[in-house]
Amino acid sequence: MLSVEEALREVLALVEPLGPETVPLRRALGRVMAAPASAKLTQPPFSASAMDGYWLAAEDHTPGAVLRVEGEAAAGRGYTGPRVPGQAVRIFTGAPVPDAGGVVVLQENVTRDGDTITLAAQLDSNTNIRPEGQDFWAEDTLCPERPLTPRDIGLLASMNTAEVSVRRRPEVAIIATGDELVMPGETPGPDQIISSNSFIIAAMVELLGGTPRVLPIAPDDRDSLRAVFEMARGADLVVTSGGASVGAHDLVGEVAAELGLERSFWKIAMRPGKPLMAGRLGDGAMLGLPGNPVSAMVCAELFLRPMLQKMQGLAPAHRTELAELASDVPATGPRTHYMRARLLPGGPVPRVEPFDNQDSALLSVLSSADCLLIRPKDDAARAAGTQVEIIRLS
Ligand SMILES: Nc1nc2c(c(=O)[nH]1)N[C@H]1C(S)=C(S)[C@@H](COP(=O)(O)OP(=O)(O)OC[C@H]3O[C@@H](n4cnc5c(N)ncnc54)[C@H](O)[C@@H]3O)O[C@H]1N2
Ligand code: MOO
Repeated sequence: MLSVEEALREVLALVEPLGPETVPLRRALGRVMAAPASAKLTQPPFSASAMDGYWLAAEDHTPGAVLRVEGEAAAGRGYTGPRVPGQAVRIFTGAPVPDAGGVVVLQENVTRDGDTITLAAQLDSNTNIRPEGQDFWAEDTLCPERPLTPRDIGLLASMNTAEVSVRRRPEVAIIATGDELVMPGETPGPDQIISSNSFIIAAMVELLGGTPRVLPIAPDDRDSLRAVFEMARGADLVVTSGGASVGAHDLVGEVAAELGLERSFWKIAMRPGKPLMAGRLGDGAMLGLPGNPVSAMVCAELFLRPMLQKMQGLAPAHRTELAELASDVPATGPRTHYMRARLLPGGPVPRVEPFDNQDSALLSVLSSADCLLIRPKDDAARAAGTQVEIIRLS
């Protein structure tokens, strides 16, 4: 069986960064830029006052100086009159200064009497002027290699960028399979349960910048499966769940093969997640997740997430962190075990405690978990205090 690392290499080889599209700035949050944006202007475009007060020439900036106030500069409306020695200009925050070589004295540091001001006996050396281009210059570029944050959006706006070139969102068709499944809100028959996998996967796709397309549940027969696979046409990635194992009703691999799946692998040395399969299907990729909800989610965390990142032009992030076992753990078997666990406040590294019940059907445990504790395959029992690796869950 393939190791998790080998399987990750295989799934990443199935996808490429998607092409660019142009979106209005208001739609760019969370998107990944496909080409740099170039500032259309310099910011600030002029040297501006950082305070409310009085602008004066540098040579007049002496304690106790008495100056005549001639005119006013406000934000959006600068002073255009002459600049003569011994003269001050009333100025407000954000206004262009009459001359960048001068000084703005805070209004708290002058005494005003009619049209004259007297500077305080003690003056600081701060000019209170924001120089032109202090933030950025025209033609400076921005292209962060991560999803755009609200802070990036602010910077792009200030660069006078109305539209942004971003990677297309990966379109992900999601197919849950199984005769036992009905949708939330429906009334299950006596042998049926509610489908949760499509909802976990769709939510993860959305959080990771993709567009989920949740298709109808496919019952366990070849014709129905084929029909639902047909509906997935055009998607960048088809994600199935269930029907991946060895049972008589596990038909996903067979039907996908009939439809042209070029399989990269089936079954990996991972717990949960053993029956994972992946390959190329038509113009896109396919990831066949196991049916157990925890298995589906853990496989999505380890494989779907980096695939979506690569499709958006991102380098898959290194996600493991060190932690210290808070309780003893038993030896592992021939598969790397991703145990559902919770983090406890610790010293220099967090402490991690696995849940007692690691059954891969337990959504309540999965929901309570805030990390996966990674146990290497064929590892000995480990005592509390041992250093281990974890992956935080979002
Ligand atoms: N003889 C063997 N049996 C099984 C093996 C094996 O190696 N030999 N592997 C086990 C492992 S490990 C897993 S994981 C499961 C995965 O099997 P499938 O991918 O074929 O999944 P199903 O049989 O369709 O379903 C398993 C389980 O999950 C429930 N399920 C399925 N879809 C959903 C959904 N959308 N929402 C909620 N729950 C879902 C389903 O009802 C089953 O209970 O196989 C083991 N068997
Ligand atoms: O691999 Mo299965 O996913 O152990 O439950």
